[in-house]
Amino acid sequence: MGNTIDLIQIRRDLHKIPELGFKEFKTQQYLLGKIQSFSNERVEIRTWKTGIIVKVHGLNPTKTIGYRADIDGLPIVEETELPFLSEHPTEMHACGHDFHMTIALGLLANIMETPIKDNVVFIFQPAEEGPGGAKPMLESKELKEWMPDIILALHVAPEYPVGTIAVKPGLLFANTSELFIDLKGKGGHAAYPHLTNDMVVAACSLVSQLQSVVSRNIDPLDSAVVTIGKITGGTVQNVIAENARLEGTMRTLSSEAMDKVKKRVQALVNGIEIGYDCESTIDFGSGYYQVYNNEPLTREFMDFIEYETEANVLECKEAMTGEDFGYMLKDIPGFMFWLGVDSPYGLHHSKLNPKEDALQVAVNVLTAYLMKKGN
Ligand SMILES: CC(=O)N[C@@H](CCC[C@H](N)C(=O)O)C(=O)O
Repeated sequence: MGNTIDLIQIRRDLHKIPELGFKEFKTQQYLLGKIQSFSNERVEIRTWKTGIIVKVHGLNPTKTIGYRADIDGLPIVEETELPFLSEHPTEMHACGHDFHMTIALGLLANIMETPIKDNVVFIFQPAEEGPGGAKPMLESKELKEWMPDIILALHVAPEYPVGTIAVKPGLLFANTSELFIDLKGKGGHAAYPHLTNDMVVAACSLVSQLQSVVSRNIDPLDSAVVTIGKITGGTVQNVIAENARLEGTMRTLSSEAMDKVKKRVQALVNGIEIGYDCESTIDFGSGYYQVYNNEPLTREFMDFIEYETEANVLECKEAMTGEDFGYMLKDIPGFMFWLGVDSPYGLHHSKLNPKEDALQVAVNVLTAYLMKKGN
């Protein structure tokens, strides 16, 4: 399949300009520039907030196939030594969304070059890492008018070699909920702890207590994760902290387990209020619906990869990652799969360095799949 675009150059350009959710202004301009440069009369382009929706009209359509790529970066300081390092000192494409966008552009270029029978709608979606762009985008007039009949997406997987696609029918990714806890006590001089309520001590105790939720409250045969990824508190070394804040995420494989986790977290925070004579607030932030792959479509895709492409397919286990693509799969039959990119550093790591050979593998596989499914 002859691509009309330079995938590696595009990936490197995008890698340099990571932006956080709903702030993907440069990214949107870059993507629009590329899409317009190879656009033709069969193509309609719309923007929605910092996202883009592109409809490629088919030759004789009986359905619309959707392809979604997320476009935001993470608040991580990049520590690779790549010559195309992030130009934004506190943001990085550490979840592979630079790959996701590049692959979508490559696929779009091929579908424009070689028309297929069905319509294809490309969704460049903002804010996957938070607060979530998929749900509001699905509810938008811009996407509702072009709603796909089936939809697919991929996510890079550092743990698999290039050329491997991993997927499973049914549940692939967890239900998620963010977690933000603020504690307010009484600050004061470091030498007079008896006159204060120290929120650093309260926060440390709460982090330890939260570890019991998964180990003591969730059925060992079910799965859950409670991670506190950030703690802030206090102002200086010799002042007892009046405030502390914990930021984290909760993951479960069932919605019942998520209800239980939230109840137990709330109970432990209530206990901290009593035990440390402080005030607290909990904010569960944004939550993502599980990624549940349509079983017949996923099986058909797995057979396609195995028998009709040079890529390898393997059936993986579900993961505790979250993805707001789950909302799209709740409304539209389809699937998400992992694309092997072979990096010693994992997702959300400051040294993540996916192998660029995987770009062409993905574009080839997806183009061939759309040629088959959409003709
Ligand atoms: C694929 C991936 O890594 N997705 C993110 C989604 C995060 C959702 C939300 N901000 C949360 O932390 O709950 C993930 O961390 O799994």
